[in-house]
Amino acid sequence: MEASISLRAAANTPTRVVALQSIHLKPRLRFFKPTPVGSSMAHNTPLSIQAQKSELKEASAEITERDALKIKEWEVGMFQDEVAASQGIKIRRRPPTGPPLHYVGPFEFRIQNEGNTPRNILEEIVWHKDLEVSQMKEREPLPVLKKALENAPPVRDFIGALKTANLQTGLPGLIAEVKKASPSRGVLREDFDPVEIAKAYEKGGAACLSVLTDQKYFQGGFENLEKIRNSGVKCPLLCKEFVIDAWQIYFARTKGADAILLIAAVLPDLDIKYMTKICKLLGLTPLVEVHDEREMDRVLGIDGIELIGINNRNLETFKVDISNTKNLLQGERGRIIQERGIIVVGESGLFTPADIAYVQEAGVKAVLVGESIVKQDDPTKGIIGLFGKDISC
Ligand SMILES: O=C(O)c1ccccc1NCC(=O)[C@H](O)[C@H](O)COP(=O)(O)O
Repeated sequence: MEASISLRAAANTPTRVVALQSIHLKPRLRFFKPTPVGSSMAHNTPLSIQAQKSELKEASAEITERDALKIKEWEVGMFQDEVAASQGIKIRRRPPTGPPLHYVGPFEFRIQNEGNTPRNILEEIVWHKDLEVSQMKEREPLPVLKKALENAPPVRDFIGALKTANLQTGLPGLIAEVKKASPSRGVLREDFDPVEIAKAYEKGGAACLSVLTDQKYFQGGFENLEKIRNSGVKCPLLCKEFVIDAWQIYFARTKGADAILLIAAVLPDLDIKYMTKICKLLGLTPLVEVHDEREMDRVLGIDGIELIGINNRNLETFKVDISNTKNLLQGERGRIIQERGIIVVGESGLFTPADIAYVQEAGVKAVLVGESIVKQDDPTKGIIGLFGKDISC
């Protein structure tokens, strides 16, 4: 039995508690064993009272210990968020168990507030990913993955493929995205055969492919990555994931990825540094994605970054604006990028030859394109339409 009530909080609501709160009440009955009719309890004998007392004591010890753990986890989650917030990261990590439960009489309740409710789609994806990854890790712990790496297919040179395409065509190297659906656009292609699409992209001159592996929000999957890798397609593969745990990098490599996405809006600097090292250890290329000046400056502050993606889609609001690529490559940032030989990828919202020319003019050597080509009946022709010419050599 679960009851739900709403109440209006005091005007000076503390942080993490919103004005309108929803409180879930659950009777705490599971701590009490039902007393059989006609048992000693029914007669209230001293023995039964004693037994009942000790049962209560046990139950309250259990509550205290369990609550202490939850409060601790909650605090650790808040601490992580504070570190992230100090770097301008607005996406918070999922509180491990949500806020602690409160007990009132025989009820327990959890206050639903902005602390335990995702604020936008990216945060929702990341919170869901947290649960998903912890379940996947239980099924395949890191030592098992490390063993599986021995049978992983060899890594291909992701950046090399982009540079070669750029030199051969004089146009940005294409990372063509194998994507069935997205939160902003819904289903993009009903008849979705990942291998068929990958082959059509390769035929059309794509240098690399990006494969969505998230199931819940993009209807993708690691099986798509694996199938494409085993199909004979030679383009290096980017695992398009929401990485929050280094375990996912190992997992992606076992499924045949050559590169993996790291999103600066989600990962604090230390995580990016650490994950970049893991990628290099495994031979994978990290594509570090930024959305704004602050994220770009953070990433440029990290040694050894070779591939940066500028996403023109704000992942919190879905707004797409390709001038974002130009803005982030202007002035000192553009100069540093050129000096270090960093390859920049223009991502999202590219539909026409004019869009490609615009981001190329801004300084990108590669583009990541999904919607405009995946929606075409023939994705090979979609690539010709996107570039205004045949880019297959
Ligand atoms: O596309 C979304 O709705 C989305 C929502 C939340 C996080 C990420 C999202 N998209 C990932 C991408 O950025 C694109 O798949 C990729 O850049 C290609 O974009 P497009 O060419 O516009 O399909």
